[in-house]
Amino acid sequence: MTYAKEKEVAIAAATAAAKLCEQVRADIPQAIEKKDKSPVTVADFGAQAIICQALAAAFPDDPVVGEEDAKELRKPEMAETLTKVTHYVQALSPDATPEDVTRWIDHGNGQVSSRYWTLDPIDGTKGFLRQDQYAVALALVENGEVKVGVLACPAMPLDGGQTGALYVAVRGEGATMVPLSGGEPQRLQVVMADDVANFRFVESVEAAHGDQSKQNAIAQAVGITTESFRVDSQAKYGIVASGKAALYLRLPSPKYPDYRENIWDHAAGAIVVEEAGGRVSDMYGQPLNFAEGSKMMNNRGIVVSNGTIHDQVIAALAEN
Ligand SMILES: Nc1ncnc2c1ncn2[C@@H]1O[C@H](COP(=O)(O)O)[C@@H](O)[C@H]1OP(=O)(O)O
Ligand SMILES: [Mg+2]
Repeated sequence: MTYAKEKEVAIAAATAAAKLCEQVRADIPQAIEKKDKSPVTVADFGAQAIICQALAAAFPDDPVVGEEDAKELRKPEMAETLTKVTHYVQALSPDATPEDVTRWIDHGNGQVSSRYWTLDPIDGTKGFLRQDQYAVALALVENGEVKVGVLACPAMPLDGGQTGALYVAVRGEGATMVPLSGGEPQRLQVVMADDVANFRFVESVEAAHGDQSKQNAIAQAVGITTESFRVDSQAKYGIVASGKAALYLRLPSPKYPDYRENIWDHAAGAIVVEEAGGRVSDMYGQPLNFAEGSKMMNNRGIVVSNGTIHDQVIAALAEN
């Protein structure tokens, strides 16, 4: 299985969604508060609509497990927001109606099964609103294993001065980065153990999404003495896959000890790092479980590394 069509459709859909997000961002979006108090914008809805439309057309039998749903958007008081979402979707799909948009968004409310897609239309909405890093993250999972992952990071600075990266991985075929503006795919390779200058670590900007003091202690314990890069979203996986950091730590926040990670926050990033030669596990060294449901109930914390230091990190975590 080469997943050629899956890869092509995922790249096109994520690229289109990233374009929509950048358009919304240029217009300075307002945050809308979700029931769980986390922010969402018209771009989150628009990107999920565009991607689900493409997936439904190409793979009508595949469920999509996405972050957003259209329940709130269908309420009469949200009519203005739905009009705005439709306006941005129409820039890419001119015949789209508000009914199409809500139907496409809800196509993303599928269930985990033996083959499914998982989508975070905007991972790092807080970064998106801050004009900082964010990612459009899409992955195909079969029998619990991520097979294809596409991560669009429109704000990622590239060597040479351009901005915007598309990270792509297919299981067994390696990972590449293509500038979002187009160009030749470049093969990704995690940092080598002797590349001291790039032996840094990345963590969330949002202190509440992790345990920054423990993350720093563990990084130091494995010999990373420089301060962390703080970056929003799965862009952190792209940075590790590109060899610009050796470690991404996401340890449970003491404030939210019962938090469980969502599959769409890790599936695309994880395959990109693994196919670039790195390793991904939870804080106990267990593989991430993409087979049970949208929340990874049996995993705690996330450790992403270049591979060479992975066992050392897990050992340091067991001791601390
Ligand atoms: N307590 C928490 N611990 C870890 N991740 C969290 C927590 N609360 C929210 N998140 C998730 O962190 C992600 C952003 O990650 P980052 O900090 O790396 O940019 C969001 O998808 C968000 O999920 P949600 O969108 O469901 O609130
Ligand atoms: Mg997210």
